[in-house]
Amino acid sequence: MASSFCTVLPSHVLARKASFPPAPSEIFRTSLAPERFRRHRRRFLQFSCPKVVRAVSSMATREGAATVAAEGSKIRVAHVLTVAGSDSGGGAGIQADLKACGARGVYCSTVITALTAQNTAGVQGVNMVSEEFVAEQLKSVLSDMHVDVVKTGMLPSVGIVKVLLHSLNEFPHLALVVDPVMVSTSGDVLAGPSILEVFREELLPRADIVTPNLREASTLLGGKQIETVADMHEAAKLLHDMGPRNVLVKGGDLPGSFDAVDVFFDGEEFYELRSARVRTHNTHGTGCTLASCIAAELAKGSPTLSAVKVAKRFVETALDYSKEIVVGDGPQGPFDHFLMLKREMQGSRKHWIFEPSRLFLYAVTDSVMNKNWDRSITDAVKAAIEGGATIVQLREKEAETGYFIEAAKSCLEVCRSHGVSLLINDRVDVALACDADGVHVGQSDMPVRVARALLGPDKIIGVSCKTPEQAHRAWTDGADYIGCGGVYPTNTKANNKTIGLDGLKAVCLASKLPVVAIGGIGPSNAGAVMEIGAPNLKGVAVVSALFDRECIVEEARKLRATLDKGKTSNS
Ligand SMILES: Nc1ncnc2c1ncn2[C@@H]1O[C@H](COP(=O)(O)OP(=O)(O)O)[C@@H](O)[C@H]1O
Ligand SMILES: Cc1ncc(COP(=O)(O)O)c(N)n1
Ligand SMILES: [Mg+2]
Repeated sequence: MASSFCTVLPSHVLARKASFPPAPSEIFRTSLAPERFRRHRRRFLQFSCPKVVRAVSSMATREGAATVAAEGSKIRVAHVLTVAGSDSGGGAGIQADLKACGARGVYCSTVITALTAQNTAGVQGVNMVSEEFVAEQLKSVLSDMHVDVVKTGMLPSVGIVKVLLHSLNEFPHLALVVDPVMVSTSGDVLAGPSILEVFREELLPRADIVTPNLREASTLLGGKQIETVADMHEAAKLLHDMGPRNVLVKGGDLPGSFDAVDVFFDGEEFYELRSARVRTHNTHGTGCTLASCIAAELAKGSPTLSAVKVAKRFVETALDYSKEIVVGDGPQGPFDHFLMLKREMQGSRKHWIFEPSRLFLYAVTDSVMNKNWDRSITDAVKAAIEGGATIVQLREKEAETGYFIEAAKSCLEVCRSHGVSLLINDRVDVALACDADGVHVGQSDMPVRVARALLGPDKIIGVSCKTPEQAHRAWTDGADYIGCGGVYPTNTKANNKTIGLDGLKAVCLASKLPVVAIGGIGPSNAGAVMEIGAPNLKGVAVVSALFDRECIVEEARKLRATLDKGKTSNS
């Protein structure tokens, strides 16, 4: 059966591919712009299991993974092939490339050109792989797998470069990122001067981008001095004259520079890409990682300058997260490509699967009430939890953003220490900024689908619904629970239609999601609400009955007692 894969590729790759039309049964590559492609991907994915759709589409949107199959449930991922040396210390070379591609959501295959015995002190030994075996690895990968971009690192001999060039000639559609690795940060030689000629004459002209550091740029240019940003511009121009489509001269080692500045030249314009210089010794492998990230972004379909910008930001962030880690005793340590992801997971692991029983006593704060009673948000939240609240939502309609983020962070500390989830009303940006457990959105706020794409699969998303139709939509859009009301009249929401217990029951019956009732609920009527007899009604949400009272702890305890009583009499 013919498979019709769909891949977004950079236009220059498409141009090459055009001269080699694929057989009908082969991969079909499309030049859809990423935005349009995303829409198509959604349509493909609609036919699969909703949970998979949710995980894949939100991961893809976050990481920009831009490949998907049109047929059945097959998904083809963006793919980088790295042709580089192994670093036994795991900081640079093949190991860095695998981690960088993994962190950017892209598949990575490997052709190993040399084994190095290496650690944080330097390179103790190099064992070159034979040309024949490099050729065999290239053949295995390229004859079978759908590679989008080739990225090169350590190419230790002229023979190995020639073998690679031969393969690239056979697959002219492949994009090529050349990191001209010659000397390690520790000062050890990884490829001698003999390779310079074939680099200049044959490899660089074939490259879509070449990414030398200062020393490598200088060596390629016959020993040109590069000591200032102006020198970097000049070097980028001279290297571009050798034939690559784009040049990035990296300034990680620029003397006396406060910023980490790289110079990008596309043959027409120069761009100075600056980031803060992270104060750390853990910079081993930055060059390999940068080039692999560029390759990964190109494989997803990014234009080259965007790919470089994303890659640089990735390196800067990874360095920042890893600045304190200690892996070895030598002067130059590696960094951790996944630390930022691990931290994210740590924050949300508690809620990996949303537990509906958390909706039992749901406290929703109100900025006006807190002001009237002269309380801070944090104090109000502390009191609600002390009284028995099982989940908290910050509904701060008037708060200024900076203040709101700080307040949310402080509430989050309180909530985490008590194992209580904290959601933010409406403000997905604030939820992201403080790493809250999720958001609650209204029908006219950010759509659940968009919020899910931004927040990822692990965060909790609740949505207010008044009707069975809205409840159904909440389920298909990927929400975790429904807030249903107003059940009784309330002053907290102007012009809010009251749906009564019947309306609540109708929504509960239609909903595949757990429901929390809201609107005018307090100790006097919470029992009646929970008695409507809907198994997916998991609790009540309260605003005034807690926060517009003198003693929040006492009111929360009363409510909790009513709810607990109802629970025991029902069980
Ligand atoms: N201390 C640092 N803080 C932030 N970025 C850095 C730091 N050191 C290097 N970089 C960045 O890492 C990337 C790799 O640069 P560089 O270290 O010069 O390459 P190489 O590892 O090939 O020597 C560049 O984008 C550079 O700006
Ligand atoms: C196998 C291998 N490839 C590349 C590098 C360069 O990395 P760095 O410049 O960060 O030392 C390295 N040290 N080892
Ligand atoms: Mg370096």
